[in-house]
Amino acid sequence: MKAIIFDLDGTLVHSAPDIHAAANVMLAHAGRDPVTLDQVIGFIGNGIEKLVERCMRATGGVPDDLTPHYAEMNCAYAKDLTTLTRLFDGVRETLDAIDLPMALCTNKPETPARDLCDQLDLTRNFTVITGGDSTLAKKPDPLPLVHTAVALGLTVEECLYVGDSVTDFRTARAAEMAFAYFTGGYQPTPVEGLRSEECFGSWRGLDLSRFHGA
Ligand SMILES: O=C(O)COP(=O)(O)O
Ligand SMILES: [Mg+2]
Repeated sequence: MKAIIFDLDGTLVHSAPDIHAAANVMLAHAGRDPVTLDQVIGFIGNGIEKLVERCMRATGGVPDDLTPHYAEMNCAYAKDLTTLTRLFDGVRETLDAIDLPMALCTNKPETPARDLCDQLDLTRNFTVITGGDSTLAKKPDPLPLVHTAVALGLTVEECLYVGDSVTDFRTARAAEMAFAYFTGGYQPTPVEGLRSEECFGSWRGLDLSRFHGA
């Protein structure tokens, strides 16, 4: 293994409370009722546009033009990226102990992903940051993950992907990259096809090298 690539939301950071707050600002502007934190947790993982669409569907229906609601969401979220967002327990120590190049591959747009990393002192850990709008496709398309490996100067076989969702699992499989699955993230339903040796439930004292070739 020559590098480790991480998902962001639900994997390294518990970011749902700030996403929830921004979603409810967006919904209030649209004259909709608020959604709960648990609902929002179920809406995260396929990019901000999907999250806005899912919020609308849950509160009365999806309007024909979602563009103003995307803008409202992006604007509200940009103001409070890390007010309530925290690293999961043990993430800081685990990242700081890794002596390999590391990268991010998230479906969050690149600008808020970079700003969040700056604010939580994560940027220094990553050589490459790939967001949901950095390439022509989002996860579960393998393109952003393959792009991240190439940007590191590596092949997919040389990297491990660490994520928390069925989307991340499908992305890793489609890219033919080794995968480690954090069970403490935002995936609400079991992931079919995942092997038990690919799973971990805590970041404390974690040795990620055991997942490459697991
Ligand atoms: O859906 C998003 O915006 C981001 O989710 P991810 O960091 O888990 O890819
Ligand atoms: Mg995630």
